[in-house]
Amino acid sequence: MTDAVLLKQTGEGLGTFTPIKDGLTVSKLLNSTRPKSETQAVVSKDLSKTYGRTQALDKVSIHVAPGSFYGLLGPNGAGKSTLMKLMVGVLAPSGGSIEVFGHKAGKGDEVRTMVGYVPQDVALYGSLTGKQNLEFFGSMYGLRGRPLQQSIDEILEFIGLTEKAGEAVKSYSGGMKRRLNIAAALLHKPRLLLLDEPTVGVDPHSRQRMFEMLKHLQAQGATIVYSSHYMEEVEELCDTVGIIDHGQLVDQDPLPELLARYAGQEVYLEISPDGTVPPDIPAWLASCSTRLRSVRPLGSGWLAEAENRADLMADILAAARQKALIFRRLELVKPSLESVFLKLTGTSLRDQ
Ligand SMILES: Nc1ncnc2c1ncn2[C@@H]1O[C@H](COP(=O)(O)OP(=O)(O)OP(=O)(O)O)[C@@H](O)[C@H]1O
Repeated sequence: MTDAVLLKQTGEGLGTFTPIKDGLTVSKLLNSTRPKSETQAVVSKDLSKTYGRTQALDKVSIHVAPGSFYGLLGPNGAGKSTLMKLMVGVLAPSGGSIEVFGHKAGKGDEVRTMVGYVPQDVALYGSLTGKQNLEFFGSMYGLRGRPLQQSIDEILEFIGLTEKAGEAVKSYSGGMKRRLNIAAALLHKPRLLLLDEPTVGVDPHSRQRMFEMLKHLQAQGATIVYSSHYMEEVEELCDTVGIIDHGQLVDQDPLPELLARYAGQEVYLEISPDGTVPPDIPAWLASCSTRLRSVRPLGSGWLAEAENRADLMADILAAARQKALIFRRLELVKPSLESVFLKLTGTSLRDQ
């Protein structure tokens, strides 16, 4: 059991959990819990952290807007967990500063109560039931008696584990344990929820259910910071993305802006041997379009990039017609976070 923080309930954060139509329950925000000013949910300035000689974070300046779903994307060892632990205050910075809703991170019960932290490793007692685990974590957040029982009942329904609440956690599937792990961080209804790679070892069904839960929480006003090295998850869930690599924040912005700034305008093509096949495809592509910026092999075809992918496609089609070229595939490539990551870090996240 690591990273546990003793907290007191102050009434800050999300309000009561109420049923919604699909059978889940969701926390309904009280108006008073919305930040009145545009205070950022998290702001760090030149935040650094070293472990002995290891520089885990190097002058990271992050800003997470209230109500946003912020994806922290980076390969193993990039510094994501360290950054989250600094946000919740279980680690102290080696340099720089970090604030949560305008308060120094981890300082005082009030600010700690605003935060729910779901660590990367499931932190539950296997021999206790789901409900007993929640009672334990609730008491750590200073919840007692009826308010605690009410919160547990609501949250068990919200995560779809009411039926299993009386069974020992060691009998739960990996996905159920993950959901219960999240529930433990939600009992005190935090404004800011930090999730460190919560889908590792989770089956697709549980993963989808977890995503629905998180989307509902955001819709109700929670700010969520979600670390992952799965691009697809970040693309599906997050409206804002920070890319972290070797302890540095390479860039951060709303996802559409990152895509517009960095994602390539690309066309993917595979040429069929049934027609003419140019001996040197990159040279042929360069000859058929002055707009071409780069070509690289991908799978059994080629990825060609230009300033505008539709214009490049038109040039390729016009040149192919003259050459009796047959394509097995010719596609406009949807701008993706993967190409943003590749451009910013020079490597593919999948290769790491
Ligand atoms: N307690 C520690 N003691 C020493 N080094 C550590 C400690 N925790 C993390 N590190 C090192 O700090 C760097 C960043 O680690 P961190 O766990 O923050 O990365 P991460 O992006 O969360 O990685 P992962 O996706 O594998 O969890 C790594 O080089 C790691 O080995």
